[in-house]
Amino acid sequence: MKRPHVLASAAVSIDGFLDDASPQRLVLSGPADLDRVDAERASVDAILVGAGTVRADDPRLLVRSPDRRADRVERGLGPSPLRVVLSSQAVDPGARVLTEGRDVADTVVLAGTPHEVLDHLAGHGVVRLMVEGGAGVHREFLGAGVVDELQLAVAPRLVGDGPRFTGAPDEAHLVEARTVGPDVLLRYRFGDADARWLGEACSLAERCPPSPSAFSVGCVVVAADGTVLATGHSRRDDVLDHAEEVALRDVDRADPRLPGATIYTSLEPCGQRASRPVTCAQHILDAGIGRVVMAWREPPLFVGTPSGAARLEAAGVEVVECPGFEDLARRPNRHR
Ligand SMILES: NC(=O)C1=CN([C@@H]2O[C@H](COP(=O)(O)OP(=O)(O)OC[C@H]3O[C@@H](n4cnc5c(N)ncnc54)[C@H](OP(=O)(O)O)[C@@H]3O)[C@@H](O)[C@H]2O)C=CC1
Ligand SMILES: Nc1c(N[C@@H]2O[C@H](COP(=O)(O)O)[C@@H](O)[C@H]2O)[nH]c(=O)[nH]c1=O
Repeated sequence: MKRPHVLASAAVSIDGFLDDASPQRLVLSGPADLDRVDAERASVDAILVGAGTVRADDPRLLVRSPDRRADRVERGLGPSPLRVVLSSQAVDPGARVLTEGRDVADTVVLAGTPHEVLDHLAGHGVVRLMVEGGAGVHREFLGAGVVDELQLAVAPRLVGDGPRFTGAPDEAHLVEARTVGPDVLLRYRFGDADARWLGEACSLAERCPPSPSAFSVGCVVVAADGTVLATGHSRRDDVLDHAEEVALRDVDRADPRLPGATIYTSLEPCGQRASRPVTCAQHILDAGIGRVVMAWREPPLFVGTPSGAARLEAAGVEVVECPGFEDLARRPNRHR
């Protein structure tokens, strides 16, 4: 069984603190970033914090938005993800994570190394895990090399003293930087390039509006130098859209980087389709892309013998299958 995909999330001050030294809880994120974090919470199976955070902040760790809760239910999930507290001792029975929101999410208290905890959670169906901290847990999970994605919101504050955001000396690769209100969101991924971009494609698949009659797929087109040329997900602009189709709609077919580019996709590109005349395999061939990396070979659900990969290989395209990502790619499709 594959360990869960781990998304570590934290808000830090400009000087790298997670909190100040006062006993009051410090909220560093502005309202827009808190809402972004709420959307991330809604996209996972479990949210994990250490007991230090429960003692300091007394969080509820729930999805706040009623619309996001309803959307999760429509996808066949609970209204809010499982809550996980790491502790070697009993957690205060009055803590809000144990007393509030029990109608929308369960809470478990676990102890063990990060690998043991992740194995345990995988055994209970957790595919995407969000680690929200605090300082000790981030250090431990980053140190164990089990973090796939790090989302760091840098707030325009200087704090001066308090718990710091620290990790292990590993190379983080920036995948996105943007402002969110007054904060700056920095998204990093770890691992080799194929793992990073396939993880990104699987995260994009989570954005697809659910459909009982079509797959939810995400994809990223990346140039040889690591530049993202386009991204896409199923039903992005229209109910019939496939992920590769919408991504390739956004690229300039004369772009000289296309032959050296790789398209990362959570599902094998289609080789037959009923909804539109041109298949995704054909779109990839027309764009002249030389390499396809996919997470999940298409199961024979909507077409008898899926043939996209074979078609691409026959035309000389390198096709790489990364089976370690299959659970992640299947996750947005498990409502079916
Ligand atoms: N800005 C932000 O985004 C965030 C900031 N924070 C801040 O971080 C601070 C809390 O950080 P910190 O004090 O380091 O606490 P943590 O939340 O990192 O929790 C550490 C505790 O978790 C338990 N623990 C950790 N790993 C394990 C394990 N493998 N097995 C069993 N138990 C484990 C231990 O608790 P025990 O002693 O019970 O065994 C340990 O003392 C607070 O100030 C909080 O406000 C927190 C989250 C987000
Ligand atoms: N302070 C801080 C965060 N703190 C995280 O949010 C938790 C509280 O969430 P809730 O249960 O909804 O009240 C808290 O314990 C910690 O895990 N998160 C952020 O994105 N930005 C912030 O500035």
